[in-house]
Amino acid sequence: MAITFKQVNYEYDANSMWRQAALQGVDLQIESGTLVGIAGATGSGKSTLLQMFNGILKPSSGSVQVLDVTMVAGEKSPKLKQLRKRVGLVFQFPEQQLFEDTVEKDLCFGPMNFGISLEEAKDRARVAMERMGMDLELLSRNPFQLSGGQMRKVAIASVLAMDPDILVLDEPTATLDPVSRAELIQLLYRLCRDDGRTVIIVTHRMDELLPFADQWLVLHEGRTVFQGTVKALVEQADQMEQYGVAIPQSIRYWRALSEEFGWSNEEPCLSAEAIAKRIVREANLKIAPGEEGSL
Ligand SMILES: Nc1ncnc2c1ncn2[C@@H]1O[C@H](COP(=O)(O)OP(=O)(O)OP(=O)(O)O)[C@@H](O)[C@H]1O
Repeated sequence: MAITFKQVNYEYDANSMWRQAALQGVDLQIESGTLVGIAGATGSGKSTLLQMFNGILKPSSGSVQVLDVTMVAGEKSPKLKQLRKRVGLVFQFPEQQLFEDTVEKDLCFGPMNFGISLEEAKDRARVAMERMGMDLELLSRNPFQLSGGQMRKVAIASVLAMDPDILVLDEPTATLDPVSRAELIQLLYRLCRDDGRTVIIVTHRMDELLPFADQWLVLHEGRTVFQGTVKALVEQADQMEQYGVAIPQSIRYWRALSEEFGWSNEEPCLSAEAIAKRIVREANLKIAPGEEGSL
């Protein structure tokens, strides 16, 4: 298991009159090499949860195990430097993460901080840029003169340059245009499927991640109110609205169709293309061999 939470509570300002419970009795398990979506209304505890994945925040009670590190409330904190190398966090606003005057320096900063030579750090910077589908010419540019989408990708590349086992992203597609959003989700999917990394994405746009996520977590008022596969999420979709999470359009389409055609036991098709193909199959249209892909 990449991550296991047992009965985790977290309170901000725990010792003051402004104490604020942000996570309450959270139990969760995330398997290595999976892509996980985290949803929940604003203030439900998503960002707090993310910050526990690499020990920025430690549990007020309960235990958090991430890779081979276990943090138990009330016990001496384990060494977190290695964990921070293996768990890369990408914040919602990339400008919070970039600070050097060239992209290359920003990408080299993390690896060199962990003792890697300048030469190897530059190699890693190039590989990470290529992995994000970015032009290597951007390496010499000032990151603050890039577009929002480019900055977002550079922020992700700066974390990738550390070669993390777990990549955690807080609303990575916020503020991007629809084409860039779809492209970024594909890139993140490949980082999971091709590289075997665990990729955890907080999103308010469940639709765009539904066809790719292996598992979903839904938070409500600091508690995990759902953890399971997309199929289970589809079955329990009606409950999501009471947690302030709108039922994604693709789930609505799929549920309407499966009700109509009695597909309730099937694995849901949740991209527009997959739904269209399933309808065509149902309608028993004759498709010439080799032409399925053009649908
Ligand atoms: N630094 C802080 N100090 C005190 N309370 C905080 C702090 N950060 C968050 N909180 C509180 O903790 C709770 C959970 O906040 P959190 O930011 O984790 O939610 P979220 O689901 O990420 O919200 P959003 O979708 O708006 O980013 C909220 O009640 C919030 O007001």
